Amino acid sequence: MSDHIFQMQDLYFYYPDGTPALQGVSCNIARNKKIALLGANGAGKSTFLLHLIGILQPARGNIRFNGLPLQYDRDSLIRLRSKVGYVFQDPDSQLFSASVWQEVSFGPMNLGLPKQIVANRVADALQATGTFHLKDKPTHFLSFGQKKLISIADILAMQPEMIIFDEPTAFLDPRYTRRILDLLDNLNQQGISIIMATHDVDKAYQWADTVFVMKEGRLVKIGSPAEIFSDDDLLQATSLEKPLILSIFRQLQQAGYISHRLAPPKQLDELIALLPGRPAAR
Ligand SMILES: Nc1ncnc2c1ncn2[C@@H]1O[C@H](COP(=O)(O)OP(=O)(O)OP(=O)(O)O)[C@@H](O)[C@H]1O
Repeated sequence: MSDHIFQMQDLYFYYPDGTPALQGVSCNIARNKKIALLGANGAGKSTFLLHLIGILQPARGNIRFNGLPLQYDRDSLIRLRSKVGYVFQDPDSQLFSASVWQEVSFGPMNLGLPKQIVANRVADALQATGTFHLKDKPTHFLSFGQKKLISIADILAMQPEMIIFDEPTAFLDPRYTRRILDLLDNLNQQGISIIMATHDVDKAYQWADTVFVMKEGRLVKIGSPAEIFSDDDLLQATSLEKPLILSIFRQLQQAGYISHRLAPPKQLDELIALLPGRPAAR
């Protein structure tokens, strides 16, 4: 099997009104990564992600999934979408069945799996998302956060290799945000590759192991969070803020409270642990 789940070469895409939304995007997506896709509004993030599940087809360039060129006939797309799930920003655009159990059963049932296997998959997906107790609820009675979890359970029941998230924590309170990010970590530890489009640089810095940055339809840089967020020229050119922890860390370094030799922390408690009782030598 290819080391890369996706390989993309020189993708161009134009919307029907002529908007050039992808302009020569090339990249590989390695297996089992946690990727944050950043970029200002209109940079092309959703357009890029929709190419991964074949909802959009490039005008030029090619996409390989597990080493093979993407095919756009119905059967190939069904196979692709059973392996690559897409969690939309608004769960209401994804959930349509009457009850939670029916909703999560829909995908595996459509794969033609035996009833008992479907039931096992649904139960596992609901357990994994901590939503088993909601199984008999009508989906329209759920809260936004619960709907989000069910839309992830929907995808998990398909046993995907990769999950794509468009702004997974948008409109969630801090408790649900933590819950979703912990869930994404768990899924990644089980071998599922994850890519999320986000505007939240703090979450991207803390959560991702790889960051993709887009600007005006181009993928302008791929790197570790430390590489991306220490590139001030890139941040300015792409209208991205520096993560708060990193800004405070740099200011404390400049003020002489933290040695310039120390690596930047990811979390607040790591930052606090770096602080000496008195200013460190510069
Ligand atoms: N259906 C469409 N028809 C015409 N132009 C579109 C359409 N959808 C998106 N675009 C344009 O394509 C470009 C890329 O849009 P896209 O939604 O991919 O950006 P994005 O980075 O996901 O933005 P956001 O962060 O605001 O969601 C933008 O200029 C946008 O106006």
